[in-house]
Amino acid sequence: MRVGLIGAGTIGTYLLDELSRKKDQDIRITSVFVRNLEKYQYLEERYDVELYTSVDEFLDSSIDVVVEAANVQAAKEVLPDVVSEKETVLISIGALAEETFLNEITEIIKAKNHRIHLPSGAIGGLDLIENVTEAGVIETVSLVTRKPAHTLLSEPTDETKVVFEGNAAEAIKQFPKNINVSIALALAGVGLRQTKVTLLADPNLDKNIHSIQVSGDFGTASFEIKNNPFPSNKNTSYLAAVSVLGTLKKMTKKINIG
Ligand SMILES: NC(=O)C1=CN([C@@H]2O[C@H](COP(=O)(O)OP(=O)(O)OC[C@H]3O[C@@H](n4cnc5c(N)ncnc54)[C@H](OP(=O)(O)O)[C@@H]3O)[C@@H](O)[C@H]2O)C=CC1
Ligand SMILES: O=C([O-])CC(=O)C(=O)O
Repeated sequence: MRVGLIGAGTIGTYLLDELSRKKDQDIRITSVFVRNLEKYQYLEERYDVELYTSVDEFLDSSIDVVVEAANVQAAKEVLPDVVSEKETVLISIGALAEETFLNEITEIIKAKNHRIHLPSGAIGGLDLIENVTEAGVIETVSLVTRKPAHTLLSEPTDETKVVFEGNAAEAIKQFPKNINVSIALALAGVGLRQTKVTLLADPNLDKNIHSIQVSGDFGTASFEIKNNPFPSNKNTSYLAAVSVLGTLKKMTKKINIG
């Protein structure tokens, strides 16, 4: 499977490293879309990839799947073109947080018979949430995310601060780099307005902790994921990058779990 990558930052570099390690892998990144050719020129030699600054040329290159690993705004801009041409893996899931845009994208992929794959990112348990939603036996989903204070606040603090309390739709508007997980939860479960989100800035924390509570006629479920952040980008948990790789691997498998 030939992959085109959008964004060669923390997650993108992880994928380039992992997928170039074994030359016989059946998944290879061959094209990378960047906005600054000079900055990323070194990727061509290091990973044997071709760089593109035109979305059309990138999509015309010989790729089967596009992996988006840029940011919510960039994802929104390119998504209509990308999904109309290719199967897509989207990690800036916040790009799908507006209903009109989500409907537009859904119409395109239906018409083209394409799919969008949303990795579980920095959390887990989405399989359970999706199942109980489909069965109509879910009532509430809430997320409490704790992150190191300096990743959320511009000023230092001595105590834990609540920086956001509300629903997923509002959370991603205010924190597009920090709470994509809430949109994955919302899309799997009770929706953007019903998914409750609390975001805490904790000065004594060195992990990104996501605590999820689900309830309904099926019973209750609780998940807590204590993520190690990437040393190079404390906003992003290592697990988020691992989940994109996992999604790509699942796309090549004949037995699907979950
Ligand atoms: N769903 C989830 O659970 C999670 C989602 N995420 C999301 O994943 C995405 C990637 O995260 P991460 O790798 O840490 O981000 P980084 O900031 O480390 O990297 C982003 C990359 O995207 C590139 N980029 C930005 N804008 C554009 C554009 N318009 N066109 C092309 N490339 C662009 C940047 O290039 P440049 O050098 O030019 O700026 C950079 O290479 C983010 O949206 C993040 O919020 C992260 C963690 C968890
Ligand atoms: O990486 C994380 O822990 C979560 C994150 O940034 C996001 O959901 O946007």
